[in-house]
Amino acid sequence: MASVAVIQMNAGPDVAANLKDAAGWLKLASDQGAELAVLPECFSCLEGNLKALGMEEGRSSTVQQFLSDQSRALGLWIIGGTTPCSSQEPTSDERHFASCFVYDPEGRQQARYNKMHLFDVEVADGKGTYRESDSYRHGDQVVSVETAVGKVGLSVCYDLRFPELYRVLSAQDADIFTVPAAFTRVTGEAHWEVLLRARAIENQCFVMAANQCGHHGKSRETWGHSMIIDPWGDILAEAGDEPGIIMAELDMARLAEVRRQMPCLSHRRIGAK
Ligand SMILES: O=C(O)CNC(=O)[C@H](CS)NC(=O)CCC(=O)C(=O)O
Repeated sequence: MASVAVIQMNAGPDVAANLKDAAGWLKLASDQGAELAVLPECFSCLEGNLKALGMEEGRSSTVQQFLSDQSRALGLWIIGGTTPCSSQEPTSDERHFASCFVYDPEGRQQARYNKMHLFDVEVADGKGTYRESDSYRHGDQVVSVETAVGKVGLSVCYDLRFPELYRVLSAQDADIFTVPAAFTRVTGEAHWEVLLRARAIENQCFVMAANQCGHHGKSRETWGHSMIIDPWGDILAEAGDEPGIIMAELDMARLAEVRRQMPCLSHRRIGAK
C-alpha cells in the first residue's frame, strides 16, 4: 500500500505566487503521508508569459530547481505537471516543449516527458479557439518511470483522448498513469471522468489526474474534479471545483487481482506482441 496525492490548483500568470501555492500543497501532501504527488499542467504559470518562462527554463531552470528542492526537502516523488522548456538539442524552432519533469525524494530528475498531443481545438467557451501548437512543439517519445510506488506512465491533458498512447505505456509495464491537466470547463464536464475511467479500465492501471480549476484571466475556465481511480475504474478520491489535495492508498495487490481475474490485456487479437 502506498499513499499518493493529487494537487488541484487555480494557477494564474504570477509564477512566484503559483510556486508558493504549490509548495503549500506539497507540504500538506507530505505531512499526510504521501510518497508521491502529482501537480497539474502549467502549475507554475497559466495565461502568463509562458514564452519568457520557457526561455528561463532553458537557462536557469527556476521551475526545475523548485521541483528538485521540494522533492528533496519533503522526501517525496513529484510528478511536476508541465512547464514550458526548450529542447535539449540546438534548434531553430523557437517553440518550447510542454515538459513533465519527475523528481525522486533525493531531488534528482528521473524523467522528462514532452507532451505529445497538442490542443489545437475549437471549444464553445469564452476563449473559443485553442492553438497550443502556436507556442509549443510536439513531443515524440513515450516515457514511463520506475518510482517507489510503482511504474508511472506519463501523459498530459489532451493526451487523454489518444488511447494508443496508454497502450504503449501499458506495454512498458506502467501500473499508474499520471494526467496533469488544464482541461477546460466545457470539455471537462462532457468528457473528463469518462475518459479517465476508460483509460483505467481498459489498461487495468491506476490513474492520477491533477486538473486546474476555476477562472484564469477573463476567458479561461478549467473543470477541476481531479481524480484518483483504481484499475477497476472505481473513483478512490475526487476533488470539487476548488484548489486542494486529494489522497488515496494505491493497493498493488488489487491491481494484480483485477489483471488475474480479467486478463483482457492477454486476450487482445489486434496489436498485441
Ligand atoms: O497553453 C496553456 O496555457 C496551458 N495548456 C493548456 O491549457 C492545454 C493546451 S491549451 N490544455 C489542454 O490540453 C486542454 C485539453 C482539453 O481540455 C480537452 O482535451 O478537452
